[in-house]
Amino acid sequence: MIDVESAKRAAAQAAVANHYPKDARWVGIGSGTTIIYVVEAIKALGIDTAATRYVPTGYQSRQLIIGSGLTAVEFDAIPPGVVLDVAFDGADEVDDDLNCIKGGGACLFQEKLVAMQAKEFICVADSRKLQHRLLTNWKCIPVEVAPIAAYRVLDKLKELGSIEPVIRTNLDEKEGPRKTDQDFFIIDAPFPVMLTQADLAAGKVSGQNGVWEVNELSKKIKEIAGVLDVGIFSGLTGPQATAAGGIGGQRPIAAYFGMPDGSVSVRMAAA
Ligand SMILES: O=C[C@H](O)[C@H](O)[C@H](O)COP(=O)(O)O
Repeated sequence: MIDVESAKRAAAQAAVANHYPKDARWVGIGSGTTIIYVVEAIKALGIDTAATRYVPTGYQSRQLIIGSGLTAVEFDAIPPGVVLDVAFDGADEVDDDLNCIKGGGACLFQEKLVAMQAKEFICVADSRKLQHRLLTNWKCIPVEVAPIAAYRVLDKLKELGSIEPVIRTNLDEKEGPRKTDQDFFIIDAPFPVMLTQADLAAGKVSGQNGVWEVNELSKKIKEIAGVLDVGIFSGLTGPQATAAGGIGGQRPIAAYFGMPDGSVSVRMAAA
């Protein structure tokens, strides 16, 4: 048995070994505790990164890049037409279809921008995040909202079937709502366990009794005025988006999970 941090490190090493192009020029670096091991693994490759630009997904991510001696370039400084070679990020939960929940650390909007600007989005996590359906172990969907609209969004989420959504507060509640990198609030919206494509194929219907299929619920939440973005990463993968004439997708092409026995479990998206 290995501890969770060692499991994250093993997953990060495998993900970087399999997906980091040695000649990468633009690389997305996500947020959280697992991404630290991804940057560590990139450094351990020992390759020349002088010409490589690393695009952060927020303050913590930027500090991680800079602190590792790599060059950070903010998302809005990416020259027009540039597509990231690859983007790595953590996740709070990943389902059988490689849909993810993200935002447990209050980052999701910039993470989605970066993932969707990349040819390939790779997820790195530990075994707790590996589930058949979203909201199995991780109970809430994080939603980033404009502060002025927060109470209205709470009501609308309840109408969709969320059970007691709450505005996330700082650890010391006296400090009030947790602010994102955009100075927005995060609402944590609990929903019942979500449906997969296999569930739909088996005849289950999205939306009944507040039980939703991932893409459908993501769309419904995004439609609420005041929502900047939702912590469901679903839909197309990068290659699928490129084939459709776009740039990148929200859904990873692969997710790596460090397991308690020291092995790494890999889930790959269907082509
Ligand atoms: O808001 C945070 C991000 O979405 C993280 O990538 C996610 O919460 C996973 O973080 P960790 O690697 O710390 O589990």
